[in-house]
Amino acid sequence: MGNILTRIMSIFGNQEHKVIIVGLDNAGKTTILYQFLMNEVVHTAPTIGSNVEEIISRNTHFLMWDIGGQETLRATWNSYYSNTEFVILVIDSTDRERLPETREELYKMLSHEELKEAAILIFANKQDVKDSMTASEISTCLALGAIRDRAWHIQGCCALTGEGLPAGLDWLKSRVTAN
Ligand SMILES: Nc1nc2c(ncn2[C@@H]2O[C@H](COP(=O)(O)OP(=O)(O)OP(=O)(O)O)[C@@H](O)[C@H]2O)c(=O)[nH]1
Ligand SMILES: [Mg+2]
Repeated sequence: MGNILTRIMSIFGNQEHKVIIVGLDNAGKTTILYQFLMNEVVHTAPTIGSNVEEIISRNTHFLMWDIGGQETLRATWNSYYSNTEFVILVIDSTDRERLPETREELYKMLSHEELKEAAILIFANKQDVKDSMTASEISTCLALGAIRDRAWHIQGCCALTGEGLPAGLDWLKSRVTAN
């Protein structure tokens, strides 16, 4: 019954696609979520737990979970993994020092059984800051070229102006259509 309902809903284009937004603390995850929702910069505090919002772009519905990225909270990320279609990994492109830490978290996630079907969008955020790392530098450091078992895409962005976010959303939508 659930299956039939899902198929009918997909015909009408309003099937909901689950997305989780992860990344280290201060990367800009919550800022991105509310830019998607309201096209505005909201004042944020470090997220404890999560925020969830429905983002509708034309006919495509995404349920986006923004999860707190502080070290002590990362152990809870896996409780959000089930039925996830897309992972958005947000990176603070000014934080060179902690890129290896992000890389560790990335590969830990990719090896998780519940995420084996999930496609991954990487946002190289804070491109407005002078001397921030480019998307291509980040791609090299994270060894993204070695990921061959799933679709992935890296997109530079600035959550304060919203630049780059629509392009990221378009990529998610292209994957929905591809599936
Ligand atoms: N310059 C600049 N600052 C940004 C950008 N995006 C977010 N910030 C700032 O970065 C800080 C952290 O943003 P949040 O969205 O709260 O970060 P978070 O990833 O949700 O952090 P946690 O909830 O602790 O995991 C805030 O002061 C934001 O205003 C950006 O593109 N450029
Ligand atoms: Mg947050």
